[in-house]
Amino acid sequence: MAELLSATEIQQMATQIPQWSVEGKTIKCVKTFKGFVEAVAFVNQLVEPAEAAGHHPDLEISYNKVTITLTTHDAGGLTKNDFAMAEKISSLS
Ligand SMILES: C[C@H](O)[C@H](O)[C@H]1CNC2=NC(N)=NC(=O)C2=N1
Repeated sequence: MAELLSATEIQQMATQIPQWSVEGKTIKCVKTFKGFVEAVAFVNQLVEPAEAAGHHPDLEISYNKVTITLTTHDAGGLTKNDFAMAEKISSLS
């Protein structure tokens, strides 16, 4: 299992993913789309990388907005796996 990052490591790594904010033991990003169809299509794009990594975002769709939340449930906080997945997600669409 990946190790929890220190607060300093989290701050450093967060600078690499400007669209994301650190919220407690998670990192979050809200993406806005034209409508619901585009929002769902984006969520579908996350399936393959999440399955490949064995690391799955928590997702909320609200019409044309997708809130993506990453944390490592197994470790009880943020690990490098969350930042790797955030970078991967930011590179999509
Ligand atoms: C056994 C299985 O690989 C684990 O439960 C994985 C699955 N996907 C996961 N995804 C995320 N985001 N955090 C986890 O801790 C996690 N654990």
